Amino acid sequence: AQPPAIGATALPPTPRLDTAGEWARHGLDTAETRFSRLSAINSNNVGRLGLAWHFRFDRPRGVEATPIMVADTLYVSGPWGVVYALDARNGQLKWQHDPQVPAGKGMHACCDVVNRGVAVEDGRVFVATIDGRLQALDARNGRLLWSTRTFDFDTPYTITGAPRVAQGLVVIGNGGAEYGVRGFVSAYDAQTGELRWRFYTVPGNPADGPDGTISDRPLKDLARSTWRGEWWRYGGGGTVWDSMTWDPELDLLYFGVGNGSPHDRDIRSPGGGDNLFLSSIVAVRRATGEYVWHYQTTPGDSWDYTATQHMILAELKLGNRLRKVLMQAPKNGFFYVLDRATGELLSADKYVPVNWASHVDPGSGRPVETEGARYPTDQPFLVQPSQLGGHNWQPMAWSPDTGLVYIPAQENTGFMMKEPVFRHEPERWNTGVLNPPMPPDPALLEQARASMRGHLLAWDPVRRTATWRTPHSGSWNGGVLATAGGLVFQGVGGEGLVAFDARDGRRLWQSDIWLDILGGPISYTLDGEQYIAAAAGFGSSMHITSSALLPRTGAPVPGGLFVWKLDGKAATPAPTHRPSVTPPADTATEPEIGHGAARYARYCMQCHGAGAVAGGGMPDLRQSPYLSEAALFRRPLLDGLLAARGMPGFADTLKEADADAIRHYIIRMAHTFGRLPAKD
Ligand SMILES: O=C(O)c1cc(C(=O)O)c2c(n1)C(=O)C(=O)c1cc(C(=O)O)[nH]c1-2
Ligand SMILES: [Ca+2]
Repeated sequence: AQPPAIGATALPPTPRLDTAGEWARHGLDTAETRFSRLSAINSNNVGRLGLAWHFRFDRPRGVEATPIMVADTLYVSGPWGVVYALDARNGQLKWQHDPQVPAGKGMHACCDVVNRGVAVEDGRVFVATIDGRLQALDARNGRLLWSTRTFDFDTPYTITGAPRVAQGLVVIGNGGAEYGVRGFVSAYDAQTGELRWRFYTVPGNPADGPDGTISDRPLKDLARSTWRGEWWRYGGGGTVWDSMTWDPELDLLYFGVGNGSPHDRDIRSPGGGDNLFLSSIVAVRRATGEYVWHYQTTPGDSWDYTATQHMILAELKLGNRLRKVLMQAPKNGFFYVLDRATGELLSADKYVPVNWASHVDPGSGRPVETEGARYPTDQPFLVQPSQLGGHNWQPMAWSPDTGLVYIPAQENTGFMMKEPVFRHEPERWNTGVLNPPMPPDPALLEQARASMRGHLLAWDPVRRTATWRTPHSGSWNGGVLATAGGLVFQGVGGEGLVAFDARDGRRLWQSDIWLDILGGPISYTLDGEQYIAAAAGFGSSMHITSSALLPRTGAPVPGGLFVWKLDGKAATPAPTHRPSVTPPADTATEPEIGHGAARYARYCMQCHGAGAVAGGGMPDLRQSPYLSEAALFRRPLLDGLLAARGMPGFADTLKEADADAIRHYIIRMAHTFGRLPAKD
C-alpha cells in the first residue's frame, strides 16, 4: 500500500538564508551557489593557509559529505550516515550519532555506503541513512527526536543524498536504479516526521491503478504514454539520488531525476519512448509536491545519464532580459540553462567531449542522437561521456563576482554493449549492459588511465563557452567552493585540497593530506577567523569501479574532516600505501576466468573494485587470506562467514563452481595488476 498524499502543512518561521559567517545549508544558500562572501582568505594571502586541525571518523569507506556550520558547531556525516558534531574552532567532538545500519545493507549500494551530508534547521539535524531512514536529531546533544522509514529495508533502495529543508518540510529521495527500483521523492514534516507528499518519477504497473500519491496525475497524463512493454517489472529507475534546490520566492522545489533501470532502453521499454521523467529536472510546488514543469535532458536514456547533478539558481542577463535561471551540467555532457519559472530551455552546450548526440535542437529542446549511440549491435559502442558522466555528483559553484560556473569536469569514454542474455535478478546489478572489464594488459591499462582526464572548468553561462580549463592528473576529483576572496577550492585526486585563481585558473596553493577530497569544501568565520573545511576519505563509485586507474589509493584508512586557516600549524597525517600482493599461482583455464569475471562483475565488483583492485575503503581481495585455498574462499562467499562485517553470503544464488571461478579470476587479477606501480 502506498502512503496517501496529504495537503499543505502549516508554515513555521521563514527559512534561514546565508547568515554571515555560517554555512547553514548544503549548498550554502537556497540557490545552492556555493559562493562564500568571505574574503579574509584571498588570492594575496592564500599561500599562508595551513592545516588548523583534523578529526578522524571511526571507520573507513567513502566520504562525500558537505559539512554544515551553524553557530559554533560543524555537523558532518561519515560513511553509513554516522553524524559528528564538532567544535568549529578546534574539532573537539561534542557528540556523535550512529544510526546502526546493518552492515549487509551495503550490498545494495551501487557506489559505496556514502552520505553527502546533513541538513540543520531550528535546532534540528536531519540525516538520511543508507538503509532508508530519515532521522531528526537534537542539535545540542544528538538525541534522536524522530526516525521515519522511507522504504522497506529489504528492497534494493539506498539513500546517499543530503536531505534539504524547505520551510518546515524535509525533502529526500533515494538511489538504486542500477538494481531495479522505481524512483520517488518524499517530503516530511520537520517537526513530527510525518509524510506530507510523495512524488513517483516513473509510472508503475497501470493494472495496479493510481498510487494515491501527488504524482498520479502527471504520470497518467504525461508519462505513461512515453513507456512501452512491461517496464514496471524492472522498476523503471528514475531515482532522485542527489540534487535538489528550492526557490523560496516562486516557492518551487526542483529535483533532478536519474537514469533508467535497466540502462538499455530496449529491455526496459521495447519499441522506444521518452520514458518520462527519467533524466529530467522536475519542478513541483514545495508545499504540496504538485507538478509544475519538467525538462528532460536525455529522452529515453540508455547510458546511465542521470540529471541528478547539482543545480544552481541564478539571475543572468540574457539578451536584454534579466532571467531567473536554473543551471545544470548533468552526466550527458551538455550544460543547460533553463528558465526556472517555466522550464523553458534557454541554452544547451557541450561542456566536455560528447559523441552520443551532435547537439540539442533549440526549437524542440531535444538532443539529436548520433548513429549507433544506442549500441544496437553486438559490438561495443565507445560512448562519451562514460557512465561516470562529464560531471558526476561533485558539487559545482557559481560566482556572481566573475560570472562563471566552476565545474569538476571529466573527460572519459565508456564501453557499452548489450548483455547477450539479460536475466533480471532482483536486488542485483541489473543494467542489461556489459561494460567490458578493464583491459587486463598493463599497457592497455596505462592507455585507459591516460584517456581518463579531469579538469576544473570555468564555464561562462551567458557567452555559452569555457573561459578557462585547468587540467588535473586524474579524472575523479572533488566538489568546488568559490569565494569572494577571488579563490576557487577543489579537492584534486591524489593531491589533496588545491586553491585556484577564480579569474584564470592559476594554481595558488595546495595541501596534501594523503586522502582524496570529493565532497564540497566550505568556508566559515568564527571569532573573526575565516576557515576552509572539507571532508576527506577513500571510497565512492570511482574508487571502486576504476581504482586501478586512479593516481592514488590507500590502505583502508578512515577519512575525516580537515580544517585550514591562515598560518595554521597542525601536522598533516602520514601517507598510506597501496598494499603489496603475493597471490597463489595462476592455474585456471580461460573459460574458468571468463565465468569468474562475469560472476565477479555481478556480485563482487560493487564493493571490492573492478579488476579486483580495491579503492581504499574495502579489503583488497588480491591479498585476502581466504584466497589461499578454494575451500577457505567459499566460507565467506557462500556460507556467510563474515556476514556480521557486511560481507553477505550468496549461497542462495552462487554454486561452488561459481565461487571457485571467482577465486581464479581474482588470482588472475592479482597477477595482472599486483605489480602495477603505485604513483605514491
Ligand atoms: O541510479 C542510481 O540510483 C544511482 C545512485 C547513486 C548513489 O546513490 O550514490 C549513484 C548513481 N546512480 C550513479 O549513476 C553514479 O554515477 C554515482 C556515483 C556515485 C558516488 O557516490 O560516487 N553515486 C552514484
Ligand atoms: Ca545510476
